[in-house]
Amino acid sequence: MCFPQIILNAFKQQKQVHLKSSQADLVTETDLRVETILKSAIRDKYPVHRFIGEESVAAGECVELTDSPTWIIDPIDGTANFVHRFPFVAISIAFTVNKQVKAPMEFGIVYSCVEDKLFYAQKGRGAFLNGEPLNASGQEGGITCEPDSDDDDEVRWQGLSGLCCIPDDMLCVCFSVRALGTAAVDMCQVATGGADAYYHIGMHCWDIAASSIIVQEAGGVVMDTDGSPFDMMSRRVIAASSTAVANRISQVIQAFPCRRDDEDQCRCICGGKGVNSV
Ligand SMILES: O=P([O-])([O-])O[C@@H]1[C@H](O)[C@H](O)[C@@H](O)[C@H](O)[C@H]1O
Ligand SMILES: [Mg+2]
Ligand SMILES: [Mg+2]
Repeated sequence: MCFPQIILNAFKQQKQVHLKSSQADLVTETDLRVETILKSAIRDKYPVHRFIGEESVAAGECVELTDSPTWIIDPIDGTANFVHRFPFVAISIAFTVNKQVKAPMEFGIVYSCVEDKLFYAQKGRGAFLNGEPLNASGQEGGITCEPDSDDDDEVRWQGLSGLCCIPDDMLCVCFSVRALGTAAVDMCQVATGGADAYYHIGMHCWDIAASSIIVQEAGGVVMDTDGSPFDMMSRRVIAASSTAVANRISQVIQAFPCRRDDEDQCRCICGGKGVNSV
């Protein structure tokens, strides 16, 4: 059975849910299974390639980007959606070489499983959704963003308040806010022109690496929330339909500190904080 079908079949069924760093940071047997299948299929073809996979990192692997070709994998982006059967769950895969942390990397793929939408982009070759070219809107108005599932309550609260109480200053660039519960798919909305911007502090490189290429190749812009160049390890991102929109958002965002993904990240949280059936 192919791995999107594994996700779709499991979507409707009861799941054993393990907590990782917090009540909002979840993993299921399907996350683990999909990551294992993906890694072993890639390893069969490319034995020397390296991986940064969300669930392998949770099990203790380091987030270490070297010059070697590296696959950055989120086997299910939107695990909380998956657990609650909210129909936005995606597989996110990015490929980078030579320690490239800035977009565009080599290529990125985001497959939104329930919607059956395949977003993909390759460096210098444009971005596509189910074969049709993608174009960012070039406008300002609709924003997607996410409250965070970080282990730090302060970070989570900052993200939530950012979502619920858009600061007055932000109203000049925003008339509506959406959150789909998957950073990868939220960000791809900027590539489709369905949203004009996305911002997030506290997510991880596997959540946004693939969609950062897709946004750029669709003519959009990615940058750090402080206005500096995008760095997928910084855990801060603005994706926008134009540089002007990205700059305006970076000026009003309340930034807060986040430990980088590649800093001291060999952390085993296997065993987690508990298990539930949902
Ligand atoms: O854990 P996961 O479901 O792969 O990914 C999460 C989703 O992208 C969510 O939208 C975002 O708010 C979190 O920061 C991510 O951790
Ligand atoms: Mg994710
Ligand atoms: Mg995930």
